[in-house]
Amino acid sequence: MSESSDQQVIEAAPTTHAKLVAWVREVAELTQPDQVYWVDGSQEENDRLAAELVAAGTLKPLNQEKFPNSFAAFSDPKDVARVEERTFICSENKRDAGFTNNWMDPAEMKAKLNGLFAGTMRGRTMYVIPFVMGPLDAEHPQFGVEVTDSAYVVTSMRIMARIGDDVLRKMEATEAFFVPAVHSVGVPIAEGEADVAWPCNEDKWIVHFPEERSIWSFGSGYGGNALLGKKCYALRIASVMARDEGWLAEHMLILKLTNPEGKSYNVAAAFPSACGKTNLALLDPTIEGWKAETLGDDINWMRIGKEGELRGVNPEYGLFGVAPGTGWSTNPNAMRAIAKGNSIFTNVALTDDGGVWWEGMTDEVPAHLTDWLGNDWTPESGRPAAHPNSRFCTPIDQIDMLSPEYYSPEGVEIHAILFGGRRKTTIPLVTEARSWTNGIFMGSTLSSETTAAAAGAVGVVRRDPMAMLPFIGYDAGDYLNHWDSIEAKANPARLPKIFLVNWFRRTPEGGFAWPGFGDNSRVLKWAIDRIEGKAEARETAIGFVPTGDSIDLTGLDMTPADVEVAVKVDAGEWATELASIEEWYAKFGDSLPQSLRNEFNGLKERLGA
Ligand SMILES: Nc1nc2c(ncn2[C@@H]2O[C@H](COP(=O)(O)OP(=O)(O)OP(=O)(O)O)[C@@H](O)[C@H]2O)c(=O)[nH]1
Ligand SMILES: O=C([O-])CC(=O)C(=O)O
Ligand SMILES: [Mn+2]
Repeated sequence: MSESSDQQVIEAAPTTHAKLVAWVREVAELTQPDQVYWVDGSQEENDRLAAELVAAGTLKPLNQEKFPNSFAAFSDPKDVARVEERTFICSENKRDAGFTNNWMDPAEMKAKLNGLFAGTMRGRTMYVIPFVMGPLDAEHPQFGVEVTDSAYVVTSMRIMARIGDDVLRKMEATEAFFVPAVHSVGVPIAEGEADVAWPCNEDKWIVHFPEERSIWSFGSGYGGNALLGKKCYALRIASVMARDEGWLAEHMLILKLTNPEGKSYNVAAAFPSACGKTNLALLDPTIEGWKAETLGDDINWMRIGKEGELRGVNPEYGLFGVAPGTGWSTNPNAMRAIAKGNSIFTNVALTDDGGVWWEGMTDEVPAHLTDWLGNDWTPESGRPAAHPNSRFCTPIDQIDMLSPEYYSPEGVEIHAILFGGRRKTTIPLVTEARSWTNGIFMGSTLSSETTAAAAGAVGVVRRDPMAMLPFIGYDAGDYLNHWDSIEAKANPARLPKIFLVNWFRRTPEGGFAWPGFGDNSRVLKWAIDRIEGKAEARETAIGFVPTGDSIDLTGLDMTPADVEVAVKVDAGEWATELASIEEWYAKFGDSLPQSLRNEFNGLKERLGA
């Protein structure tokens, strides 16, 4: 950027926040955009950016009657998911990144990034997005500023986080700390050259400096790689803040349930990506008299409240949900939210009348579609019409069942924590932990078959502690120790009960052992009844599982014997599981908390292994 346009940056900066202005200038000097634009977050601005994106071919307007103010985007086929192999935690000491993260020396990485980002925004606009994760009226609002050369990122960030002028005003009032987050698609445009609809670079770098609390993202325009308030800030960086300050930043939904007696319970649940968080967060209970309300579908920041209770806040403002499998029969609440419009769909298929479609959206499959790659598609095509990780991005306040407490800066008390994964075998439908530390053991050994939410092979069993494997911003053993230490900081009478769940177990015949979706309310009912001391359970080596008749099956074509199949603790399967857990724990080396090693030994003993 020339000196005169450098001057422009300062003059155009609509804020007195000196550190922010200085940082924006520094990034502009490095990345050399044609212009710097400060995002105000208004509807008018959003409409203008959307029109520009339509003209550029990045967004396709949808049928306005069916999907008002909504658009479809199609990414480069090589830019469809988070890239975990290209994600780095650059702590000062390698040890502090732990074995679950890629690490590079911070100085070396900065040199690398300086090379990558030099001139990377040439020919583009650099957008400055002030944002806050969580309510702006929180006691300590958690600010961030993302600079990006992607207008698609701006329009998506506007749905996913609270952004714009109000945030900037509050931030500058106290010269507040903010997490600086730099994003570039990594494709400068030379003079006279045309842009492509979805610019991205084959070389991708998603980098975090935990001590500095800063984020640099290069080469991708997709979801968790580019919307830096989400996984990069609210999980990786926030988990480090949480460790230092005594709270928890977790990959969890939050759901409020009210029983027929009018008593409410808030349930937080950690499932790996594409394993059912958004679906459970929008649960439609199939049991009489129970009411469900949504608080969050992906991220939960939990602090210890004044009475020693755990309180959860959803720091996000929208849903970035997996489209395939979200349908009128499985998740009508999501479908109703989407139908209100104001959404961006990425990598879904298009219907001939300008609507969207994906596998599982409707029972009837359309006779003709344009698939996510732009090709003609018919049911005979023999390939999915929508990408398996295609997403809908929708404002959270369009959810009819959103709890008013979503807006509360103090959050809600969490009464139960679920850890869950996608396992065909071994893991029962639901198991209640014997104690807090036993629950941490369950979380620490959580496992799931991999999905399309991350690049790489699908269907491979991997351990995913607390569903945070790709998101823990520090040493994984320290992270488990931090979880374990919460017990001593909290009021023991108010600690949530912990449960391990698995909606994905198969019967010996190969079908799902449990119907899932709305019927998961029956499992939650059992869990809440356990908290109230009302439900029966059988003690097993791994914890307490429901007796066949303790799950409410009213109106369901299932018998207590079927429940027994779903909750079976099979000695042979557990022998294999123990060996696999032992292998997993060995990776932690010295940083595995002794309390968890004791839990493992106890389990081994109870299993008679
Ligand atoms: N069989 C079965 N499938 C489910 C259930 N809940 C969700 N799914 C499927 O799991 C997939 C992912 O569900 P989501 O709720 O979007 O997953 P998520 O955890 O929010 O995913 P991320 O947004 O990637 O973090 C979809 O294809 C769902 O149809 C269930 O109870 N049973
Ligand atoms: O981060 C993303 O791209 C989408 C998401 O919610 C996840 O993968 O958990
Ligand atoms: Mn999700």
